Amino acid sequence: MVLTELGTKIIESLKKNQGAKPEHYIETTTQICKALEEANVSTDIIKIFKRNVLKKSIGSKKDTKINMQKIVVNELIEMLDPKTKPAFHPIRGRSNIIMFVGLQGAGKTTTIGKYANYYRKRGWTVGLVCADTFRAGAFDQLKQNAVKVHVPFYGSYEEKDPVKVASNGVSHFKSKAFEIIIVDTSGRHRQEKALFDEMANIRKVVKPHEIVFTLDATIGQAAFDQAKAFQQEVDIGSCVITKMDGAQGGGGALSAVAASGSPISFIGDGEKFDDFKKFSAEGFVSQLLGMGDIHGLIERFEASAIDEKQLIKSTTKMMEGDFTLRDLKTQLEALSGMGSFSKILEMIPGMQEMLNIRANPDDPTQTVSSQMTYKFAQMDRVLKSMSKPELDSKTVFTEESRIKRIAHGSGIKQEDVTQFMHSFKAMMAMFKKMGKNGGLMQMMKQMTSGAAGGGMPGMPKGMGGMPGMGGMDPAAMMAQMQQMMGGMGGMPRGKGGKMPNMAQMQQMLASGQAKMPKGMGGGGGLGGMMKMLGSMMGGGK
Ligand SMILES: Nc1nc2c(ncn2[C@@H]2O[C@H](COP(=O)(O)OP(=O)(O)OP(=O)(O)O)[C@@H](O)[C@H]2O)c(=O)[nH]1
Repeated sequence: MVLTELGTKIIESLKKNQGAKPEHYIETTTQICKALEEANVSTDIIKIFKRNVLKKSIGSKKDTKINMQKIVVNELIEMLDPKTKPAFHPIRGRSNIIMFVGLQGAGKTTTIGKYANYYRKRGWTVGLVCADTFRAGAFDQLKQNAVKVHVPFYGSYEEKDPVKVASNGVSHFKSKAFEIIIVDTSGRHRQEKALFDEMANIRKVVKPHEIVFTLDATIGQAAFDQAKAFQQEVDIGSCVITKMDGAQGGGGALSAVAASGSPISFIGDGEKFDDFKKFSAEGFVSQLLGMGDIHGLIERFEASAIDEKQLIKSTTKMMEGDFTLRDLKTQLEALSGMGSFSKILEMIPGMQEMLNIRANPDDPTQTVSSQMTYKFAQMDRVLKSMSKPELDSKTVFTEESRIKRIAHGSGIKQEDVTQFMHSFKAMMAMFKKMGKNGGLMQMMKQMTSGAAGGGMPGMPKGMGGMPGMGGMDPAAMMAQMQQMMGGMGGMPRGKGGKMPNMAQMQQMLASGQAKMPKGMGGGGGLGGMMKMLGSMMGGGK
């Protein structure tokens, strides 16, 4: 079972059994354990989870108001937390040497590209050294990755001794005072003496500050033995678990590594260089259960090359109902600078359930998420094809000649560009109207103030409200929602192509109590805005 399915099953079990009798707790726990089993989590780990959940629910005599959700969330975190945090943190002003090890095909070279990208975006100088002389084409692959993430590389086509290449490469970047020097080592198909000897020899020479073990999530529970073996042989500092996107064994691998006690520094969840995030058990469980990962979102926001002043200005203008297409463009650029669009959306508290809603009843691959990603890319192209005066215009233009030119430049159908302009016009009018009543900010505040006391009671700080369980006033919210969506085509459709019901609508709007960072327009800001922007290019295509 893939992780998104696991998350959905746990949410369903929690929602279904909201009773307070022991049989309810037992039923919920049994259902969740079954889902964990299907997600390849080992029976020993599940046994511990079950024992703890039941002890804290039916076994608790002191607590009269049992909060099953809180117990389950805490136990999931406990299950996925290796209890040891990665000890290594790069230090500014010195050359931090990081050596990557792992079996062949685990995703090491790709992960090195992601790791380099992660630190480069945060202002570090990064250099890559290819000491994998074993696999033909390894140097070329590393070179390609280095070029894509804009960092220099070092390697040799002639030198076959990996120890020499590693040593020369590290000296090369050290002499230039690079802050992060990453050494790629070769993999083997299985754990074997030759592999460990080679790693030990490279290690002796380059003296790394950190050894990162790259591990493939698809191996599931076998991750336990692999992590232990590498820990013993090369004394790894932390693990990166790759291929967590859709991996059948993802749950098994993650829980197994946690059980092995190896610290997990990052997880890779896609083939793109931005599909990489710092691991925290809290953030992971939060996102698994559709509650977003606000810390991860803030981290991405801070690392992106966003012109914060410009973003604050455009957000303020939007909130006040006085904005142009350029402001919209600024908002979209801010989003795309944060990485893969669908991954960003998933991190926003309260968004996930809405994102998983089917956008087209006949096509299971078309979800609100895939549709929004597609529409945002279209919107981006339309905006990029506009002239400066068009972007700064205070009035919305719909002249055929302009629309034709923009359609041609963006490769988007003329009727879609027209629809975009009409939607933008409606949006402007609506924001203006709202501006008189305190603006979007005021509305967002009203909409989320109820949720602040609601959400999932007792959730760890930073974890947004459980969709559909918030304490908003549904009637007021529905009225606001209808007002907002009036005139804007493409309202996401629920199953069977129907309008979402009240519960779904609530899920769509619940933005949790988590505070957005500066520039994201706290109290719903960017998250709320994105929900609305998502409807601008029209619906189900
Ligand atoms: N879906 C997905 N694919 C990934 C991820 N990380 C790596 N891959 C893919 O996994 C495959 C193997 O990755 P490599 O980086 O070549 O593996 P490697 O461990 O360097 O291989 P060796 O150099 O032979 O040891 C490639 O097709 C990558 O695109 C991930 O997080 N998600």
